[in-house]
Amino acid sequence: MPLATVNITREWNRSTSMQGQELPERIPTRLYLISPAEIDLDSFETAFKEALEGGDVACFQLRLKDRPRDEIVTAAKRLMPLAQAANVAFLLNDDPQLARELGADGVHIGQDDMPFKAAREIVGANAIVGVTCKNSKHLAMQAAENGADYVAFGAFFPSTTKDETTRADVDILSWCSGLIETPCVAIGGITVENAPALVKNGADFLSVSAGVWNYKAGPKQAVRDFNRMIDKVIATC
Ligand SMILES: Cc1ncc(COP(=O)(O)OP(=O)(O)O)c(N)n1
Ligand SMILES: Cc1ncsc1CCOP(=O)(O)O
Ligand SMILES: [Mg+2]
Repeated sequence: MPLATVNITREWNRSTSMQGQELPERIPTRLYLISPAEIDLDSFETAFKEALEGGDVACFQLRLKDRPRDEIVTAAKRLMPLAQAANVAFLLNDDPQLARELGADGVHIGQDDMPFKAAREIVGANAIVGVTCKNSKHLAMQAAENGADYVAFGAFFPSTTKDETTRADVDILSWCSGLIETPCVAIGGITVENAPALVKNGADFLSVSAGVWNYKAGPKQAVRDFNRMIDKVIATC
């Protein structure tokens, strides 16, 4: 099955100021949803459909942790068509080989997973490969030089989804967006309420799990409210 190609890129629109200097216009931050670590597939499918109806979503990552392979495969076969029909990139967490076998759009790998070059070899040049960089500029530079499609920083806030996290500061987002072309993803405890600082500091993507699936008004309203917040913040940048 061909890997659907959904670009995760940061292309700066250039507009020329009166003085003839180039002023980059900020491309709006986009949502990158992550599944809960464990799901009831029928009820999560409903929530996933609602989230997709709520507005713009760039990417979804299936992140079933320590679950049997057949459960991951069944979930992917149910959710991937929904994502790709909505032009949402479908990524698998941790497992490049399974991502390729499923025809996913890409894979996310952390520092304790398969090394980047081996993952890229498996999924190929057209797939999305994202890399966990925690709060490390070194890891981000290394991943960017290796050709990662995005670098992920976090956790920026306490997470109810992942226990062991390394806290990151928003400064790393402004450092990254000012220095390297590789898109940067912010992750960890992100909500509509605490996300403005991440958008202001240059996050290209907000990677969110509980902030959408546990949102008081439901996942559809969560996606709507995240996008309204992004539009409001970007308008002031
Ligand atoms: C977008 C994104 N960023 C970071 C992670 C964390 O990956 P990792 O460090 O490998 O930890 P696990 O998610 O595997 O527990 C991620 N999955 N996605
Ligand atoms: C996978 C991952 N990596 C750092 S925090 C996190 C969990 C993100 O979920 P939430 O948005 O619910 O904190
Ligand atoms: Mg991992």
